[in-house]
Amino acid sequence: MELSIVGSGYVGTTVAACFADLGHSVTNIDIDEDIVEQLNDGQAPIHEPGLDELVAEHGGDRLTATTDYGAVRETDATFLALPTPSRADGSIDTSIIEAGARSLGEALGSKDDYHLVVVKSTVVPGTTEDVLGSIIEDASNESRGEDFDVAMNPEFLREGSAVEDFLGPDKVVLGTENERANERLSAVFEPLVESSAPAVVETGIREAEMIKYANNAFLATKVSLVNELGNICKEYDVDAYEVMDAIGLDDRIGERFLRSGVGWGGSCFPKDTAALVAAAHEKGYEPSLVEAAIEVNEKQPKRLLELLEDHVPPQGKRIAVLGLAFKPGTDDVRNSRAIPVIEALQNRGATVVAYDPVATENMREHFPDIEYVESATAALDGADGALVVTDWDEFAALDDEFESMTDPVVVDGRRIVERREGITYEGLTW
Ligand SMILES: NC(=O)c1ccc[n+]([C@@H]2O[C@H](COP(=O)([O-])OP(=O)(O)OC[C@H]3O[C@@H](n4cnc5c(N)ncnc54)[C@H](O)[C@@H]3O)[C@@H](O)[C@H]2O)c1
Ligand SMILES: O=c1ccn([C@@H]2O[C@H](COP(=O)(O)OP(=O)(O)O[C@H]3O[C@H](CO)[C@@H](O)[C@H](O)[C@H]3O)[C@@H](O)[C@H]2O)c(=O)[nH]1
Repeated sequence: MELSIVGSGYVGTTVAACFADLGHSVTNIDIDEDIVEQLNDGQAPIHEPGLDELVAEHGGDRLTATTDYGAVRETDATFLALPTPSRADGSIDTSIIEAGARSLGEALGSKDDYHLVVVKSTVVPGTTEDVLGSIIEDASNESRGEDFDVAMNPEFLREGSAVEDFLGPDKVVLGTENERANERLSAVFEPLVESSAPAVVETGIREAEMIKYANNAFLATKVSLVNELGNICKEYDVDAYEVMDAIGLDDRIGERFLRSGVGWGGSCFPKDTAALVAAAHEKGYEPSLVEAAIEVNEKQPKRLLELLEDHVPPQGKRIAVLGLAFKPGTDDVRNSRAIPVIEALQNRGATVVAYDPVATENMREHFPDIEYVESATAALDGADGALVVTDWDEFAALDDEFESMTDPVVVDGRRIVERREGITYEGLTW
């Protein structure tokens, strides 16, 4: 099929490259000319394992990019993969996706054939039909349900494993309002369903919107519960990882997302839990449990700092921060736990020396004035303490490097460094 994807960030690029790999012809539309140029040259604009290969193979061929929304007229369906960030009060800011829907509507006004518009972005129930559907109707002068349909297809990929997750999902959720939309959306997913046999959930649009928030709120709350239990474990000198490995054997709990530590970050859990809380408040409901999950998450970086302070008061000290990305495998630093950790170190008068294998440039935008080094070895050299914030595999291999620290105090927020002779080691929850 001929597909257009609006937005070429973490989701849009991955989805476009994977759909091209599954045999569709895909056009990415983005307002950023550099991104468009990179894609047409066969280069991925973001760091994601396996993505470079797919974009190199299909870029400029089955996968093309443009800044021109007019390209949607040559396609059968358009996916909107635009940001839906938080407003200052945590509620969802739909201004970017509304602008995209307006441009899309204007372009669709001069398309004769039926078109399907699929919202891929995470949006609160009602947004796809009441907000975006109405904007497209107004801008195109066409009728929803006749000339075009809207649908909602939430995305569950994780950064750091986006390609693998997209091509091998547990489930595909197709939220549609009528049979025609369902047929076209199903046709888009047919090659993926054939190749990886995921569960296919056919549901309403509002349900599809809510499934995404419920999924993320469940996982974020699961990790916060594990962090709370981990904090209690630490107080009683109990190894939280042994406890979690055991409870994970209960099928009803499951073994994944039981890693306690410095908490969840990224572009999704923080903003989506905040948006769900705000959406609940708007209807007069008090979402106590999700609010508590957020509160626990905010405490974890503070606990990391407290453990450091027990051994090294950071004032005037050189402190290494190992890991800046919000998780391994990505260069994304949005809501990374490294941000509150570095802020807290600066507030306490420490000199921060930071290292990450791929996220340094992105973190430089938040903290232009701290020292960035090219290796964990260089960060540890002469440091009075080290805080481990991201569980990059390479940190597990660190050994003699700790000997070059002035004071080898290591506070591990991710259980990636091994406890060993010669260093003062503190695990956050073990
Ligand atoms: N990042 C994830 O892991 C993930 C996973 C599932 C769902 N989501 C959801 O997907 C959506 C997109 O997230 P993302 O992380 O890919 O965003 P992103 O910020 O990485 O990318 C967005 C892209 O949209 C482009 N853009 C902005 N305004 C535009 C416009 N008017 N027209 C065309 N292009 C425009 C930007 O230049 C950018 O390249 C969000 O709703 C997010 O919640 C994200
Ligand atoms: O046991 C765990 C698992 C995760 N995390 C942290 O949780 C955050 C989120 O991790 P992960 O979920 O792997 O990455 P994301 O790319 O943010 O993916 C989440 O958010 C996406 C955007 O909505 C969804 O598509 C995914 O399904 C959902 O997992 C990271 O800071 C992790 O370090 C933990 O602390 N402990």
